[in-house]
Amino acid sequence: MRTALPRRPIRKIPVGKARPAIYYQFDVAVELTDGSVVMRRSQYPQDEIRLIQDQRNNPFWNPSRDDLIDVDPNSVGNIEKFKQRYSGMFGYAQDAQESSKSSSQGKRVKKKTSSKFDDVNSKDKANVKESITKNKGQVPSELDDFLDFLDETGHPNFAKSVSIKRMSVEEVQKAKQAVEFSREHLEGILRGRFFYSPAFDLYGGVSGLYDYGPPGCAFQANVVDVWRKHFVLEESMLEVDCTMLTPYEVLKTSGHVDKFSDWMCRDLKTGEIFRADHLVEEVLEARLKGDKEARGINSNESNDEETDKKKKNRKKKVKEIKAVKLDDEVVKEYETILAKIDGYSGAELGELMEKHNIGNPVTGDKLEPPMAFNLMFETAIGPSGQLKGYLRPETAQGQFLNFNKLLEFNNGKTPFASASIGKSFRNEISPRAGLLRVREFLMAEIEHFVDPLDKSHPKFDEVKDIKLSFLPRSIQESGSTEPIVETIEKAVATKMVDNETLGYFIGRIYLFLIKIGVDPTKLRFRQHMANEMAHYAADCWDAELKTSYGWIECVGCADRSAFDLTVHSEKTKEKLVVRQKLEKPIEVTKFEIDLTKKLFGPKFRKDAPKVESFLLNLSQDELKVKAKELAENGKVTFNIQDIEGEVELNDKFIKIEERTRVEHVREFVPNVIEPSFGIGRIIYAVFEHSFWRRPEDTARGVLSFPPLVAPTKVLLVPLSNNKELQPIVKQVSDILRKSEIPFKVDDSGVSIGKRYSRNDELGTPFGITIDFDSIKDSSVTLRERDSTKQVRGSINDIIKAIREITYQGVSWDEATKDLAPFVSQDSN
Ligand SMILES: Nc1ncnc2c1ncn2[C@@H]1O[C@H](COP(=O)(O)OP(=O)(O)OP(=O)(O)O)[C@@H](O)[C@H]1O
Repeated sequence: MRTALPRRPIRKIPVGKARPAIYYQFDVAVELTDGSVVMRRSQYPQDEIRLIQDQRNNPFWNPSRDDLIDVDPNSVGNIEKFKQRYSGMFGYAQDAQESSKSSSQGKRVKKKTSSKFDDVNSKDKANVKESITKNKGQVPSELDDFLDFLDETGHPNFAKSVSIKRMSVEEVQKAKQAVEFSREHLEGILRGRFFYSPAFDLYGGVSGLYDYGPPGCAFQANVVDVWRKHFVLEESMLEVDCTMLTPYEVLKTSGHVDKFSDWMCRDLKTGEIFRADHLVEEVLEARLKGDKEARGINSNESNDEETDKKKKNRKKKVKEIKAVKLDDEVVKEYETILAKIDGYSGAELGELMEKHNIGNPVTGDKLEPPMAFNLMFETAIGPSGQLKGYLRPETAQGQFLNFNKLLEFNNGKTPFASASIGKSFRNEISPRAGLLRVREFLMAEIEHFVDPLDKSHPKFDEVKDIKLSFLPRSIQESGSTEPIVETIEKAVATKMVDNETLGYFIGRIYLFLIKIGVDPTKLRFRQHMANEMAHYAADCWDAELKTSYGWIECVGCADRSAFDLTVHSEKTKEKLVVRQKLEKPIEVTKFEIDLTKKLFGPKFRKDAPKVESFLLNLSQDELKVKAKELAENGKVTFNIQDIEGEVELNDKFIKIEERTRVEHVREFVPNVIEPSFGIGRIIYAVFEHSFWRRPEDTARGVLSFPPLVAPTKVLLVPLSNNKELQPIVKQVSDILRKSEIPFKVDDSGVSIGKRYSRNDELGTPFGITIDFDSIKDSSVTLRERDSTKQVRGSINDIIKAIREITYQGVSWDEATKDLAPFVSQDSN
C-alpha cells in the first residue's frame, strides 16, 4: 500500500555520528480499516488519517489468511472514484481504462498507478497550487477538487494543512482584502449552498422571483429578529401585520394608482422594453468607460468584472464597450447626468435620449419616448371580479389606515411609531442584479408619528456624535458624488438634514446596518433630489450600500409630512388627528363655514354629499377668499370635481365667518417620518461585504457574518466516526439545544479541514471539535472561523464563550481569555 507521507531525502549518516533526533509534533488519529482509531504521534501535519489498507486487510501482513489473497487495493472504491473524476488530468486516461478493466475482473491491480500522478503526489501540493496560481491567475477547479479528493480519502492535503495559519484580528483584516472580490464566486456559493435560488427553475424560472433555502431563511430570520429588537423593542413601537391585498380605492387615494410608475420605452421593431433611467445610465457609463480605454486610463473596474465580461454582458443591455475618446465637456456632462440620474422626469429622460442619441444599444434603433408603467400587480378581489385590488407595493398604507386604533392603543399620546414586516410586490420593468431588484420582497417599515411643530427627538443625544458620509442634494446638483463626512448633530444643526427625528433615525439605521454586518466604509446617506422626492415630502435620505453592482438604495428614510393621513381622512371623512389637551386654553381666530343642509338635498340631489364634503374641506386660505366673495356678492361659485358646470350658492345655503374661540384642545394631523427597509437588498449587500477568500486557498470562500446573524452558530465535529465519541456529541448537542444556540453536527467522515471549510462558506462562526481527549476529561476545542484560532476548555466554558460572543457582543479575546490556547492540532 502507498502511504501518503512525504518522502524525506535520504541522508547518509556518517559512521560514528548519532542519528538526528526525530521531533514529533502532531497527534494523529489513524482510522484502521475496521473503523477503530488509534492515536499516533507524527511529524506529519495532519490530524487524522484514514487507511484503506492496513494489517487487518492486507495479505502482506497476514500471509496465512487465504481470504485476503484477492484483496483489491481499490476495495473501498477510492482509486476507481479518483480515476473517474480525474482521468483526464495529468495524462491519466489510459491507466484509468486499464484499471477499470482489471478491477472489473476482480483482480488485484499490480500495475503501479500513473507515474504522473505519483509525481504530483510526491511534490508539495502547495507548490503545485502556488505555481498554477502564479502562472494562470487562478487555481483550476480540477486541481482543487483533486486536493479535496486527497483530503476525503485520507490522503494528506498539503496545500491546506501546510499553509493555513491562525491569524490575529489585524491579520484577518489584511487577509480579507488580499484576494480580489469575485461576484461570480460568491454567487456560486450562495446558489450552491442554497442561500437562495431562482423560483420555479424547474419550469425555467420567472425573472425577479427567488426562493430562499435553509441558510438564506435562517439568515433572513436573524436579520428580522435583530431589526425587531433594534427598532420595535428599543423604541416601544406598535407592530401591526396588515393584509397584502389592497382595494383600488386605498391606493388611488394614496397616489399609487396614478403615480407609482417607472419610465419605460419600447423598441417598436424588436418589441424590447427598457427602463428609461437604467438605459440612459448604462449607455453613458459604457461611453465613459470607452473614453477611459481610449485615453489609456485603467477604468478602475475589478479584475473580476473584466474576466467575468461574458457573463456580465449577458445581463447588461450594453453588450460592447467601444474605446472612443469623448470631448472633455461631454465627459463632464455625462458625469453630471449620472450624478442626477435618479431625479429626471419621463420627459427629461426622453430629451436626454434624443440629445445624446440613446437608442436600442444593440441595434442602435430609436425607441419610443418614455411612458409611465405602473409597477403594481393588479388583481380582482372576490368571484364577481368587480372589486379591483392590487398586491401592496409597500406596507405603509396598512399602518396609516389603522392610525386611530394605534393612537388609542397608545393612550392618545404622540410621538409614537408603528412598524410592520411583510412582503411587498412590484412589477419591476427589468428585474436584475439578483436579490437587488426583484418583484416580491420582504419590507420592514416604520411610521413614526410626530407633532409637526416639534420634530425634536428625546434620544437624539444617543446618536448625535456618530459621523456619517452624507451626499446632500447640493453636492449631487453640482455633478459630484463626493460625500461629506459629518456628525449627525452638525448635519441637523446646519439644516442639511431637516430635523432631529429624521437625524435620529438616520443614526439608528446606521447602527442597525453595522450590527448585521454592513461594512461602514461602504455605506453612505444620499439625499433625494428635489424632483426625485414626492411633492409632499419635507426631506428624504437613502441609506445606500456599495456593492459590485454600484451604490444601491437599501433603506429609504423620508419625512412624508402629513400627506398620507390627510388624503385618507379627506377620502373617508374620518378624522385622523391627534387631540392634545392644552395646559393653558388659547384663543383661536379662524374662518368657519356653516351649511344649511336641509336645502342641499332638494337642490343637488345625488350630488349633495359631494358638495357638502367639498365645502367642509376648504382650507383657511380658500375660506378667506370665499368669505369676501360672499360678503360682496351675496353668493359664491365653485368648480367641484365630477359635477358638471359651476356650483352656485347664496347666503341662504352657506355662511362663512371669522370667529374667535377659546380652545382647550389642540387638534393636529401628525407628520410621519418613515424609515423603509428592503430586507433582501440589505441581505445581499451583507453577503458581499462579508465575503472573502483566504489567500492560501482562493478556491474556497468565507462568509464572515457577525455571529448574531449567522444562520448556524456552531459546527459540531467529532474527530472521527468512532462510536466512543458519540456520547460526547450527544451531550454537547443537548446543551446547545437547551441554550437555544443553532448548531449542526457534521459527522460525515470527511476530514475536519473539509468540514470546516464547507461551513466557512455557510458563515458558521464557531466549530467545536470532539476528540479522544474529550472522552477522558470532557474538554473540547473551539475554533473561530476567520482567524482559525483554537482554544480548549470544558464543554460548559466553551458554550458560555459562544453565547457571550454571539448574543452579548463580547469579543473573542475577552470571552476566551480564561481558556487554554490550543496549538497542538491543526484545524485543517
Ligand atoms: N424591486 C425591489 N427589490 C428589492 N427591494 C426593493 C425593491 N424596490 C424597493 N426595494 C426596497 O424597499 C425599500 C423602500 O422602497 P422605496 O419605495 O423607497 O424604493 P424605491 O425608491 O422605489 O427603490 P428604487 O428606486 O431602487 O426602485 C428600498 O430602499 C429597497 O431596499
